Amino acid sequence: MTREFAKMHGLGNDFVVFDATREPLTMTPELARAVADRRLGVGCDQILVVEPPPAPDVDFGYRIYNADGSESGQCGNGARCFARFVRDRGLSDRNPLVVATIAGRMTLAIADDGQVRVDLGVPVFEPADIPFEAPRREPTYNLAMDGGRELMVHALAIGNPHAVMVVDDVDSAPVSVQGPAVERHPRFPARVNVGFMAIHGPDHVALRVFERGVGETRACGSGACAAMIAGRLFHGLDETVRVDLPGGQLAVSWAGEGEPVYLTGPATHVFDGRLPMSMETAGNHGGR
Ligand SMILES: N[C@H](CCC[C@H](N)C(=O)O)C(=O)O
Repeated sequence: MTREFAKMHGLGNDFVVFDATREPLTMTPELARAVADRRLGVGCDQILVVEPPPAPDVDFGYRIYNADGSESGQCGNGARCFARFVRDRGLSDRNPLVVATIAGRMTLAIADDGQVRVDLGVPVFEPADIPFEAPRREPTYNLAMDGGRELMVHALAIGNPHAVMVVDDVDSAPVSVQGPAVERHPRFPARVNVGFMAIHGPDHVALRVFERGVGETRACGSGACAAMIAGRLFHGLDETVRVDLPGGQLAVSWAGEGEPVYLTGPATHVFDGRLPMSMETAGNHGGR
């Protein structure tokens, strides 16, 4: 049995998108890993599944699986591609769309110029909600790392957990070393996405993100939101900020605590294809 999919990306953060609105799709960690494998499968950072609405007040369910097979409650770049996929496939002509992930609701609006504006909801900062192990909420947290080093991070969640570090220069930031070390730090019991932000001005930052369950990606929408939020709270950023990522630029707007965060950027369709759903039995013997 085969299954049709669309290959899409948001600034190079790439996705395999399945329509499960008419035919259910059981996405297992094994199948997700097989599909995401860049040698044995299609290859992607995340798999996105469009599901029927789980409640009467939403238009669709939105499921997100990382390349390592783990499920996430948020994917900002993916949400833009989700909206484009739904529109292109004629699954709905509603605009904006309201979708439900496992972590909450999001609103997706396609603008006339093709850009998509996503409401990712209200960020949370209490350690228990991130989740992060700390006795109380602090502006920054000192993470004790192997070898006795300490790293200072901001921590928050917007449907998924983020640790944000401020660096002088993203190009020289030790993403490949500190990214995995923080992603799996024991104080983040569900692991964490790790952002490295350089502040160029009150309305302009550069960012690289080592994503939970994937590694460094060319862009991370929720990571851009998390970095801007930390920057606005603790480093004087404006209400709307341009975020330069390796794959391109996103715009993030956030009015302050208790308010939703908005992400605006492109969504690109690359090609359609068909997959044998028996892939998970094909096994995933390749590395990533
Ligand atoms: N690429 C996504 C982030 C995926 C988050 C995932 N890595 C996790 O939370 O486990 C984005 O554009 O927001």
